[in-house]
Amino acid sequence: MILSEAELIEIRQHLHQIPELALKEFQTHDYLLSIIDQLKQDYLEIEIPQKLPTAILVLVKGSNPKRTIGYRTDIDALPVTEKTGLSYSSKHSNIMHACGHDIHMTVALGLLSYFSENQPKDNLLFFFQPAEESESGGKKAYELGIFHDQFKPDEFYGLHDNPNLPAGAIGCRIGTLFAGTTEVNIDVNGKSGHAAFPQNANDTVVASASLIMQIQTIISRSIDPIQSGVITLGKVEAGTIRNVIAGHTRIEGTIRGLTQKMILEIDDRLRDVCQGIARSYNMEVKLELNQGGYWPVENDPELTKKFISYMKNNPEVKYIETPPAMTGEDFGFLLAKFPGVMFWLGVEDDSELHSATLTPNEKSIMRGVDAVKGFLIDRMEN
Ligand SMILES: CC(=O)N[C@@H](CCC[C@H](N)C(=O)O)C(=O)O
Repeated sequence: MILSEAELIEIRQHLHQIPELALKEFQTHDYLLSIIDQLKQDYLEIEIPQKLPTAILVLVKGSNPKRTIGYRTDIDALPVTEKTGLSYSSKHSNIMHACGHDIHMTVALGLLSYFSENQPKDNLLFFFQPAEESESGGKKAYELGIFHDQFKPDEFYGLHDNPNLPAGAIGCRIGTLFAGTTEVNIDVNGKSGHAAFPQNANDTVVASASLIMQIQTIISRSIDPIQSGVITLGKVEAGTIRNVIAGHTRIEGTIRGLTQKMILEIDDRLRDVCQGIARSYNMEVKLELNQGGYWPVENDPELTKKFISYMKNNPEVKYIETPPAMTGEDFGFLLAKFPGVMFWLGVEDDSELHSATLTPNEKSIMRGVDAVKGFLIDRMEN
């Protein structure tokens, strides 16, 4: 069965309703398997890695394989409360496919359904990957050894949706496509006390306010303005009630840089700033930095040239050269282990990625399937 555009849209809307957080994608996993099970099985071999139970690997055996081409889709969602008002909105409270992974999965299923009926020349390995938004699912998969024997790609491809590009357009570039990131966790430990007696307490809200403002100077004052970097602190938690001084503040954020050197430079400066605050406010500032697998996404030059040339020469595809973006992706880790290409698929929307109103244009799904399918067939001829 080759999934039609209408069937793919129905699948996407179902996936949209059942978003799940990193490593907890069990319902998504079961639904994906239920679709995969309906496909013609003659060329398929399915593996569920025990050590990463929400992942799925599907090998499509080639007729005359020279190589195994990997295609990866991420399957997790974000802790965002959906505000699209769509009839098929998320049924899971405070979780949403706000990064478009429902679109990614659906394109992968569209491709898989095509190749399950039309045996590819080369082997094709579809990797439904948990935990892209956090927990470094790509790195975990690699380190747990799930790419083994025939389930090991020689080259790897994957897409990310992009609301700023027209529906179905393909965006890419040679070199760095996405930034590397470091997850930042800061625990500021002072002393709680009565709001009326600050002299007997050590207020972590005041120290954290100062810390947050000082962190803002790292990008503006400490790094070369010609280079790029970002620090966003997306979560701050402190206190329990207005009249108790907060003895603990938790700050969570993310650092982004287009090179590993830049990320490490920002990491170092952040350590210094935390130490300075600890000393000046006489409290403990515990800093934890974790890059996990969110390495810069470096596209392989030769494969990317082939990819771009195919897309540019295909009259059905609108190809757009895109600049590097500060989004992170643990596909960066996999591209450091296997040569390959990450690219954007335009989904044309006014809302940004990670926003509660993200509404990707569903026309992008079939256009994405057709563009990638064409490229994969072309790649197998060379
Ligand atoms: C495409 C996208 O939005 N990816 C996420 C990846 C998260 C990286 C990591 N967990 C971090 O927050 O540092 C992004 O936020 O860019």
